[in-house]
Amino acid sequence: MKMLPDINLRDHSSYRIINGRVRAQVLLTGIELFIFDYLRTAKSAPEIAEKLHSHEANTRLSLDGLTALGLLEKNNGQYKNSAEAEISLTSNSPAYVGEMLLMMNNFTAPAIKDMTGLVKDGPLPVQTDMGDQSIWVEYARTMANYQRCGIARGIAGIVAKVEGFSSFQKMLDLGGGSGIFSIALLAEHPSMKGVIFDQPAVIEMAEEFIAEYEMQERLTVMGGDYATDPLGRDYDLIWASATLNFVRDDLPRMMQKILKALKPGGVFISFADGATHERTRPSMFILENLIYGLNGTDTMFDQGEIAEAMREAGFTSVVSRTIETPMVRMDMDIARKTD
Ligand SMILES: C[S@@+](CC[C@H](N)C(=O)[O-])C[C@H]1O[C@@H](n2cnc3c(N)ncnc32)[C@H](O)[C@@H]1O
Repeated sequence: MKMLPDINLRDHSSYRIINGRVRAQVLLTGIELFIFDYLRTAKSAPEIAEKLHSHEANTRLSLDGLTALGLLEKNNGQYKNSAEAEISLTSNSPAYVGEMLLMMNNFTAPAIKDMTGLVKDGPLPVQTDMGDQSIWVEYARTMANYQRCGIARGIAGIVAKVEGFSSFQKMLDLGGGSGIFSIALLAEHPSMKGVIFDQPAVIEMAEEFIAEYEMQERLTVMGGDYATDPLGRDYDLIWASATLNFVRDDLPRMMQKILKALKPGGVFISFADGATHERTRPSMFILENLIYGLNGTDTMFDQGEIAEAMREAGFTSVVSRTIETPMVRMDMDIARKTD
């Protein structure tokens, strides 16, 4: 008789990982069908199927799946949004992230579909053009809901504690996207003015957020390429969130440009990814960056890389800290120009 192998695997992480595919798709289907909009009040599967004109038994399976994910609650056959889904997955909520998740899914889909091919053969000859401004308009618009309800105010609270903040007069938000961080930073200050610098198409969209938060008097925009165009001058604060990646190859020159644009005693704050453990952690960043990397644009920073570039550029008192955001762990590097 042949004995069974003497191996007792207690934890099958590979099974959990592959199950993640189903989890993601169940959520995406819920978003695509706007299921969460219907479940602000409790409803049965037949009621939802009638509203969606969908297949009743499969609608029930989908609702059970969303319940298994913790996004719905089910009691006596009645389904209702969980507290988190009510806030972040109903489409008229200011914190709605459904569009952001769909965008992320669309962006990652081609590389996910043929990852084996990309690993074997390298990046495709025709790739997503990361310089295409429309990508960044969509990115900024869909990320804004997450930022304004997840992270912007918390980060602004941290920046407001930087020495001298209360006397700052002018800030620059480099690659500022929607401008939500600028809006949050200015809200922490009674009079500081701000400039959002981004690509021209993105800036147009940022103006909508500036108007929504009635910041027209204090927040203006500059459209262009920050690598080649002038940034303006005499800033007390330059804030750069998730953007220096685009000039990673040219960091020393960009640092000099930022240094020059600051007043003496001014502060430059970078908020960016920072890979550790030989570029294998934090796992969320590593896996997100993998998609860009497979397409030939691996721009992820190593932890400490930006702080080092700040020191080399001549900034004094560089202080770094790590911040857990609702999505991913980020590094904040705070550098001061000599008085
Ligand atoms: C990942 S997004 C981050 C946006 C925003 N700072 C945030 O934290 O949500 C990067 C931004 O940098 C902008 N960007 C990248 N390279 C740029 C360049 N050379 N000149 C101007 N903006 C640039 C993009 O248009 C995009 O809005």
